[in-house]
Amino acid sequence: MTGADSFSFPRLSEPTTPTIQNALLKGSTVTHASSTSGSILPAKQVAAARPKEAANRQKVPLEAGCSQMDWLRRVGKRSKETGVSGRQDIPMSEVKQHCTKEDAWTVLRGKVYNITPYLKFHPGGKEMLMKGAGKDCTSLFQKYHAWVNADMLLKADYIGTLDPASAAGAKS
Ligand code: HEM
Repeated sequence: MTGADSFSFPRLSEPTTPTIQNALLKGSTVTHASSTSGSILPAKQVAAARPKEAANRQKVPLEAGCSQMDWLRRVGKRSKETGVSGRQDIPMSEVKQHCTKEDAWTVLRGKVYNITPYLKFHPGGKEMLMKGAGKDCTSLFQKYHAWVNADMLLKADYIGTLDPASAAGAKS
C-alpha cells in the first residue's frame, strides 16, 4: 500500500463516474482514487455527470505537480502533522491584512483559511482565488462551485472562526 492509498479520499458521489471533481463533492469520502488525470471515463459521460452550473466553466492550466490529486496527497500528509485546532473570533481587520499571493487568508462560511499554499493548485487559477484574499469569499465560492468540499480541501490550512461582529461589509 502506498502513502496515497492510506489517505482517505472523499467518496465518489456517483459510483459510475469516478472523477477527481466528484471526489471533491461536499460530504464525500472514499478510500482510494483510481485516476490521477481526473477521470477514467469518456469525456461525454464525465460532462454529463457534472453539475449543470459547471458546464460552461474553463479550468486554468496548472504547473506540473499541482493537480487536485497532488493537493489531496498533500492534505493527507499535512493534516496529520498540523491538526485542525483553530482560533476563535478572528477579527475581519486581521483577515484584511493577509491579501497578497505570499500571504493570503480568506473567509468561507464564517471560517478563516490560509489559502496561500492552495493558490497554485486551484483549478480556477491563482487570480480567481486571489479575488477572495483578505475578504469573505463565500458568495464567489457559492457562485462558482457551491458543491466543492472546501472544509476537506483546506483542513490543514484552517486558522479559526471569524468574529461575527466584524463580518459586516467583508464580502468579496
Ligand atoms: C476558498 C476556497 C476555494 C476552494 C477550496 C476552491 C476549490 C476549487 C475546486 C476544487 C475547483 C474544481 C471544481 C470542479 O472541478 O468542479 C475550483 C474551480 C474553480 N474555482 Fe474555486 N475554490 C475556492 C475559491 C474560489 C473563488 C473565491 C473563486 C472566484 C473568485 C473561485 C473560482 C473558481 C473557478 C472559476 C473555477 C473554474 C474551474 C472549473 O471549471 O471547474 N474559486 N475551485
